[in-house]
Parts: sequence; C-alpha cells; structure tokens
Amino acid sequence: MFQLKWLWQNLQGERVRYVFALILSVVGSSLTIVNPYIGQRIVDTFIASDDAAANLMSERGLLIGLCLGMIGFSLLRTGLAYGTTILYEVSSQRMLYRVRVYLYNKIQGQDMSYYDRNRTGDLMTKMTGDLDMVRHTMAWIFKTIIESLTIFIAAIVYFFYIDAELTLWLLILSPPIFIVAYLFARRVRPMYIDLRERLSQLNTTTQENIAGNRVVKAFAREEYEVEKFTEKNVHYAKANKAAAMVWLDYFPYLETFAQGFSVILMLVGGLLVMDGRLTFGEFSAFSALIWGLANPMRNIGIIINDIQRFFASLNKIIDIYYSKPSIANSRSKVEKKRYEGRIAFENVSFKYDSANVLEDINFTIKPGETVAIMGATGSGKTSLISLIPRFYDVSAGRVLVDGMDVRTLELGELRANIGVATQDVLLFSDTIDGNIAYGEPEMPEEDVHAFAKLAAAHDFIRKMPEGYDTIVGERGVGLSGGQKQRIALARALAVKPPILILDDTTSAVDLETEEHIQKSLQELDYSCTKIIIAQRVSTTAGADRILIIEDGRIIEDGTHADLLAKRGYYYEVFKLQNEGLGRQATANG
Ligand SMILES: Nc1ncnc2c1ncn2[C@@H]1O[C@H](COP(=O)(O)OP(=O)(O)OP(=O)(O)O)[C@@H](O)[C@H]1O
Repeated sequence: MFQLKWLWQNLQGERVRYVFALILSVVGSSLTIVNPYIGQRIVDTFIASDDAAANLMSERGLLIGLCLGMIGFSLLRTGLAYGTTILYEVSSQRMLYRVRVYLYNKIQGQDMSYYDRNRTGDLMTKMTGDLDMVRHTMAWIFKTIIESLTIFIAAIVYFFYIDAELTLWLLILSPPIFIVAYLFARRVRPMYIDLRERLSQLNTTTQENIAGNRVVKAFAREEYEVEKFTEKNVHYAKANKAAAMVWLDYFPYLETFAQGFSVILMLVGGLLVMDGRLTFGEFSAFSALIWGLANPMRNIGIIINDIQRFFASLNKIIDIYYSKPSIANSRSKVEKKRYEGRIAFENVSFKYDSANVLEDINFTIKPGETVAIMGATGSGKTSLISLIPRFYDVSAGRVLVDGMDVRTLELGELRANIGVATQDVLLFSDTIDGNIAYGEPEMPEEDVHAFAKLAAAHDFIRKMPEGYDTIVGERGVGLSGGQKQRIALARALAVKPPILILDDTTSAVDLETEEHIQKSLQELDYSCTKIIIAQRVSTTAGADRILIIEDGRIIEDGTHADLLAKRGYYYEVFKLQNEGLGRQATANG
C-alpha cells in the first residue's frame, strides 16, 4: 500500500530501531503463553493431580522453580515492554521531527498561488495534529496491532497444541467478528475523513479570528464571531459524536462475541474435562489465555477508529509532501551575483484563474531609473510587480531582468536582488532591529540605524522605551500603520537591492515624512532601480517615468510633465489632489 511505503521511506535512519521494536513486541507478546503454561504444570502436578500431596513433598524444588519462573517471565515481559516502548517512541519522534522539517521546507518553497489556495488553519492542522496522529499510530497503534495479533496467534497455536477440537470450537467466533469489524471500518472511514475536514475548518476559523481580532473589535462583531466559531465547534463535535456513536452500533456484537469465547470454553471445555480428555491444568491454561482471543476483539473498534484517523491525516501530509510549486528553480544554486537592475516587460499577460488581470504589458526600465505606477484600485498594479520576483509567473509574454527571462534565473538569486515592501505590511514578533535586519541578520547596529534614518523611522524608534530592542507584537502590533510602513521600508532598503519595489509603502505617512523618504530614495549610496506604486502625485512627481494602469493595461507612460500635458487619467488625479490641497495645478507639479 502506498501510504505504508511512504512511512517506510520516511523511517530512513530509524528503520533498524523500529524493526527491532516490532521484533521485541512479537517476542514479548509471545511470552504471554509461558505463564499459563507454567500455571498448567502447577495445577496438573501440584493441585489437581491424584498425587498432588506426594508431588508437593517430592518435587518441591520443581514447584519453587516454576513459581520463580512465573515471576521471572513476568519481570522479563515488563522489561521488554519498557524497552520496546522507548524504541517506538524514539524512532517515531525522530521520524516526526524529520518529516516536520521537510514539510516546513516544502511549505516555505511553495509559490503564492499555493497560499492563495490553502487556508492557514488547514496548513497548521497538517503541521501539528495530522503529524502527531501519524506519530501516535507509529508508536502506539501499530504496536497494539502487532501485539494483539501475536498474542492471538500464540494463544491459538498453544490451544491447538493442547486440544485442537476445543480450539476449533473457539475459532467459530472469528469469522463473524471479522465481518462485523469490516462493516464497521467501511462505515466509519468517510466519517473520519469528514471529521478531519471539520477540524481544519474549526482551526481556520480560530486562526482567522485571532489574526483579525482588531477588525472584529472595531466592528463589534464578537458575538457574530463567537456564533461562527460555535457553529464550527458544534459541527466538529457532532461529527466526532457521530463517529463515536457508530462504534456503539457494532460494539454490542463484538462484546457479545468476545464474551462468547468464555461461554464456549466453559461449555465445551467443561465437557472435555468431564470426559477426561482435558486436564484441569490444560483447562486453566485455556482460561488464563482466553483474554488473548477476546481482548483483540474488544480493541478492534479503537484500532479501526485510530487507523481511519491515521489514513485521513496521512493523506493530508502526503499532499504537502509531494506538492510541487509551479514556480520552480530552473537552475541550481550558483554564486549569487548582483544585477544591474534592468527590467523589461514584453507582451506580458497574466491571469490568476480565468480572466486576464494584465494584458499586453510592454515597458522597459533602465538601471537606476525610478518608475512610478499609478492606477485605480484593482487595476493590476500589485499583480504587475509580483511578476518581477516571480511570486507568480506570466501567462503569456516575458519578464526580463538584466535581459534574462526571470524564469531562467536562479530563484534565490533573483529574489535576493529585489527588495520588496509589500502593501500588506507584516512584521515578525521580534525586536525592531531584528525586523529591519531580517534580510541580513549579521548587519551591524549602526547600519540598521542608517537604514532606519533613510526610511524616516529612526526618530520614532529612538523614542520608544527600548529603542531598537523594542519587541513588536505579532504582525507589528503596537505600531501605527505609518510606523510599520517605515520599518518595512527600512527592511527592504537594508538588503541594498539593485531593484527596489515599493507597493503603496508611504500611503500611511504624512506628507512631510514622505518628502524625507523621497529624498532618501533619491540619494541612496548604491545603484538601485525603483518601482514605486503610489496613489499620491507628490510621490510620483519625482519619478523618471510614470505608468498608468487601467483594467490591466498601460494607458499612459511618460514623465510627470508628459502626462500632465496629455490631460488624461494622471492629469485628472493631479487636479483632484491639488484642488484638495487648495493648490494650483502646474505643469511642473
Ligand atoms: N491572489 C489572487 N487571486 C485571484 N485574483 C486576484 C488575486 N489577487 C488579486 N486578484 C485580482 O486581480 C485584480 C488586480 O488586483 P491587484 O491587487 O493587482 O490590483 P491593484 O491595482 O494592486 O489594486 P490596489 O490598488 O487595490 O492594491 C483584481 O481584480 C483582484 O481581484
């Protein structure tokens, strides 16, 4: 079976330990028949025999030996169980650790469209609950199956050795038990797949709610969110209950069959003892071992439930394990080189799913040039710049960096050459210093300060209680929108990229601060091509060129003066913004 092959493959490095654990399980479980055998000898020789009293006198040494043997084997079994559990735990924990690292790397390597498709809560469930279910199965369920099966087989073999007829009578119960177990497994399987889905929905709702707690509070939607959560919680609880209740439909049959073993033993075994075909000792051995047949039948429900959960979880993990990003490296890692920063779009079209978001985009940017992009919301600006670092790939045409199609460049090298400050600012739960130096962790403190100064962030950071060592909360909680933007800008500048992409990065800062940032950007001490998405004319006016995007097409392309003279979209925006400020529109801005 493919899933088992996958497990075996991923047990690499731990296979010997795991197989050894399985062997010890088999050995330890087989030893269960030893004590009933010793018991049988004691009963037949020292209790039920006609010569019991004489034997007690003459063979006292044997009796003591048998009793010590019983204690010794019990201790041996306990020791084996202890060692076996450690082996299972160590091998499964190590496997879990390695698979988790592998999956984490896989997720890291996915392209943007993967994150568009997969919910965070679902990915979190895979990385935690699902992986742990697999480990639990390796360490506990497989162990239980192997041990139950070994005891079952050992008991049957021993029973055959004592009396084949009584054993066959007992085995009459096996076929109906397996049929009931099969029917149960078939019915419960889809329920666990559904249950796994509901758990993922519950986690997604929880994650979204916690991440979006500010919005929830701002709109006073706590009650609605609690209702939404309760609904998912009820769904999950119901699905859990339904799966558990199914077991109750089958449990009475299995329990009756399990009890049936004792009844058959009493009836048939009793008759055989009366007939003298079975000794009391042999009967007691049957009695002592009958649980070896009955218990696996009782456990079968728990095992089937866990196995179904295991497969539902494992399939989710395998999904990630074999997922391949559509944006992949076409080249192996080479010495990373610094690009000049020449960018060209040639007949580029792009779509996320069906409809084109960008159509026939053509432009070139020379190294060191500053190009501003403006356009209505949803016109395709972010999509356009996302094609340069290959967050997405074009649907048609080519994006060239330094004359090379980005799809032929080494991905790590390409992205290391591009500094991006995204529209949706995300800061990590770390110090401000750590956030700014994210791309260059070894950066000296004075450099961090210098980049913060360029981004007009130094002054407000210095005033914070712990300055650069202030820990910002998750997603930058504790900072204003404009402050977050400035730290994100400092982070992008800090990698000294030959290509800098700023997506509405100064939208939340005041005009004076923005002016300071503009000046800094013009005076960078490294060569840098800048692409700046902006809505304010004050930001775009200083650019070498401005591109206006409308419905995924470039409708205007030129300098500030060119576009004002054109009296099109840009001119209208310019007029509107200047009227708002009470200024006169001039061709010079
Ligand atoms: N991940 C995505 N999956 C599917 N469609 C998307 C995705 N991101 C954006 N779109 C769609 O693509 C179009 C362009 O979006 P884009 O974000 O590029 O616009 P924008 O000009 O940057 O807008 P804004 O100024 O509001 O940031 C929109 O219609 C949007 O709905």
